[in-house]
Amino acid sequence: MDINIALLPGDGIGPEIIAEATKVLDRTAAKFGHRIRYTEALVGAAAIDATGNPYPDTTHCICREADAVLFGAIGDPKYDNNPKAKVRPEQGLLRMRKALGLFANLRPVTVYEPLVDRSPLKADVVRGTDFICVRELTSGIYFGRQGRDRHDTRAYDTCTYTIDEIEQVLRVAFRLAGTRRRHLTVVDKANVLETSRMWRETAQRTACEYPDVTVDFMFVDNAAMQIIRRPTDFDVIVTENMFGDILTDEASVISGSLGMLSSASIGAKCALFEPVHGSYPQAAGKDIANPMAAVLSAALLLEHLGLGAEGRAVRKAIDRTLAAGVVTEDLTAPGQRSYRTSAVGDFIAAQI
Ligand SMILES: NC(=O)c1ccc[n+]([C@@H]2O[C@H](COP(=O)([O-])OP(=O)(O)OC[C@H]3O[C@@H](n4cnc5c(N)ncnc54)[C@H](O)[C@@H]3O)[C@@H](O)[C@H]2O)c1
Ligand SMILES: CC(C)[C@H](C(=O)O)[C@@H](O)C(=O)O
Ligand SMILES: [Mg+2]
Repeated sequence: MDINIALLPGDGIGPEIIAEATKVLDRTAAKFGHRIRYTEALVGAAAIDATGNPYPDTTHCICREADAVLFGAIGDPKYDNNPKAKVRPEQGLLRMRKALGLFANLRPVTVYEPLVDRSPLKADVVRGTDFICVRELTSGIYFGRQGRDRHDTRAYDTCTYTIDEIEQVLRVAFRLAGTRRRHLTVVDKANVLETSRMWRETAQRTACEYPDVTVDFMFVDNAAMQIIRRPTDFDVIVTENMFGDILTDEASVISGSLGMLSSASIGAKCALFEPVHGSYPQAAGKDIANPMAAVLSAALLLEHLGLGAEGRAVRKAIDRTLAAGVVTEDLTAPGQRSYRTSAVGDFIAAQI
């Protein structure tokens, strides 16, 4: 099969982890007889530096024409530390998600057996964790009206959801739950927020169409606690944009490192695969970042293209790499040797 991938490495550790993901993809393609063509494009701070625009039109065209997009990370301290900056790398990521219609972001949270003791949580609590958070990705407070009054003394961000926006992401979550343990948890703040009450109403109505899926509702503050107190109780979680962002960084603690969490951002026409983590600027250029989230995102990409055996081969290679203890410093036990980003990528590729 000929596979056309838009490659958006972005900023910070983005280029380093994407280099390892493509290393593994190339090896997988060679093994299974596929041909991958990458078209690289700019996004984030790298795109601002080159063009003044964090999501240039050329990048958008390359993404739209590709079979799938593989994205690294964006973000740079020179913008993080300047709240008055007019153009920001994060705008590139948000515009891209909106322009490509990527309304559902699937973030699997699992724990690999060799890493059960790498979490600060008890091994017995995290062992067996296997849930997916479906995060709404193109609406809510991230895309509402925002600004300041003319005296620059009051700032606002508004959270808006339409029933259609809620329904389309709920359907993704219900269908996904139907293929798993048939248990959906809707996370909201319906005791306070009107948008959340609309989420809850819409979920109750939509649930009638999926009678084999049991649904429960949980307030986000309680969910933040329950996810790390009893993670194995969850199967599929669905929630709005900002709650999903925060809960999944928290959930990465179960997996041992944020460097283990992959994701798929899905729309009607396009699909993009991205680690959950950011550009981790402190590690940029040091060859120390964990490339596994990016490699696992590449596995999700293969599976999305219907290449299940290829995706499984990548996952098996990750299993073997973890079992061999070939991990970056974020995952090492005291006294255990750590490996460089590129060495971990080499090892994973060699296991395919
Ligand atoms: N999707 C994205 O591109 C994305 C996501 C989150 C943050 N950001 C941006 O990234 C920049 C840095 O933000 P931040 O520090 O809050 O979040 P971050 O995810 O970059 O890093 C937070 C912490 O997580 C750990 N970490 C993250 N990725 C890792 C990896 N691959 N291997 C090992 N450890 C890893 C590190 O301890 C790091 O200090 C900001 O500019 C932010 O806006 C981008
Ligand atoms: C960088 C930021 C805009 C982004 C988000 O909040 O969606 C990031 O945290 C993520 O999780 O992909
Ligand atoms: Mg985030």
